[in-house]
Amino acid sequence: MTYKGAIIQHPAIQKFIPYLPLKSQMVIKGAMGRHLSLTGSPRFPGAATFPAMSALQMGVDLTYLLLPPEQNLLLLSRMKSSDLMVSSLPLYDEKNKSKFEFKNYSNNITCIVFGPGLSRITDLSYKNNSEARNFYKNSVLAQLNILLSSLEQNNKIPIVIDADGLFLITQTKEQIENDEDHPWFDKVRSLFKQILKNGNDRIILTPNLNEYKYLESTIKNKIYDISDSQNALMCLIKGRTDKIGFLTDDGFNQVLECDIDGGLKRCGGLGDCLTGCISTLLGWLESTNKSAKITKHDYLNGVFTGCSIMKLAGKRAFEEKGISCVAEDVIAKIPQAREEALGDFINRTENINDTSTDKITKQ
Ligand SMILES: NC(=O)C1=CN([C@@H]2O[C@H](COP(=O)(O)OP(=O)(O)OC[C@H]3O[C@@H](n4cnc5c(N)ncnc54)[C@H](OP(=O)(O)O)[C@@H]3O)[C@@H](O)[C@H]2O)[C@@H](O)CC1
Ligand SMILES: Nc1ncnc2c1ncn2[C@@H]1O[C@H](COP(=O)(O)OP(=O)(O)OP(=O)(O)O)[C@@H](O)[C@H]1O
Repeated sequence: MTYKGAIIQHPAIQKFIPYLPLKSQMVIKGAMGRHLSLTGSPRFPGAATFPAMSALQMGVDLTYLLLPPEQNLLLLSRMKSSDLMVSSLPLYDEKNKSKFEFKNYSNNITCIVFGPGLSRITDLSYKNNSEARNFYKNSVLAQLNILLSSLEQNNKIPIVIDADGLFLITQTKEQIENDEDHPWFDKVRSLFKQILKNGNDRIILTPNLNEYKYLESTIKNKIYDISDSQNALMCLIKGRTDKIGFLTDDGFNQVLECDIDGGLKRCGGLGDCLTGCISTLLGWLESTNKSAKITKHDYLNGVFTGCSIMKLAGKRAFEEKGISCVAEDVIAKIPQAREEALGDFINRTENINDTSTDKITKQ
């Protein structure tokens, strides 16, 4: 079935639509999603806000950003839009772990993006500036502890990990020049081992081709326990076509491929925007279907839907702006692209809960 306004048809999108919220479910504030960004660094305030700005255009109600406590970053992010609720991460303190319990920040969060704009320990700006480097390391530990705590609550909140979040997964000790940073590296690795294990049913990794090169060699070294299909990680490899599937120690097993044409301009930030589209859709999948059995294949259909929306938004922005097209032009086209992919889905009359009840009564 396609809904009024939709111009593309694909089985993955058709299967995903019944899981989307209905107009009748939009009654309370937050019902269309509460989006959390664990993003940004003083160097990349843009990437800090792209996921949330995209989520707002997708249709989420509320966007929260929990950012490293740096005044310029917090101010620039707040100035981007009054709809962004920005607060600062607490400084990480090993002795006071309760500060990093997810419930302190949750406000019924429905989805999380981790990674865009965090920067990397290898950034030249950290080379001779131990204060900035320590600040970065501290923020990463705070963020990872909050992520792990979210998984321990077993609340099925989807988490999209992108950009510098992926770098943290794939970084090697050899890349880290300063010996004094090695204990930090060990802590990050240990936290990620737990996060990827506990969250393999709700985490999506979204590498670009370059990041995938590093991810593939990391997983082939069997550093993370993803040896079989049970604990395979869900992964989207972005490129001219987007490849969506499962990652195990043996490599990538493709399930879906999104080959819709996007815009021709490869401006920076489009991957960050895509995280906002995918996290919103997966948040809706979990939060509006609490009684349904959600599988990893449902997640992959949601990722495919997000990729389609992003490609269409890129195409529409490029038609209007040509080579002057920037990430914010693409974000502005998300509502039109969502309509072209999903049509007027919110006004349909049936969702997956109705369909499954139907199946049960018919048996
Ligand atoms: N407006 C904004 O605020 C924007 C901010 N942005 C932010 O910028 C940040 C960087 O994102 P990016 O997309 O530029 O990084 P990307 O090209 O993947 O890699 C860069 C180089 O790293 C090197 N490398 C070494 N080790 C590696 C490893 N383990 N894993 C991966 N790469 C590894 C590798 O070198 P090579 O392999 O070529 O030797 C590669 O050439 C990120 O925070 C993002 O959010 C962007 O979104 C744009 C808009
Ligand atoms: N060669 C390509 N041709 C067409 N579209 C592409 C190509 N490469 C990437 N894309 C699209 O651009 C979007 C962002 O993917 P990209 O690989 O640029 O991510 P990224 O490097 O993580 O982005 P960012 O600049 O935010 O870090 C995706 O929708 C992807 O499908």
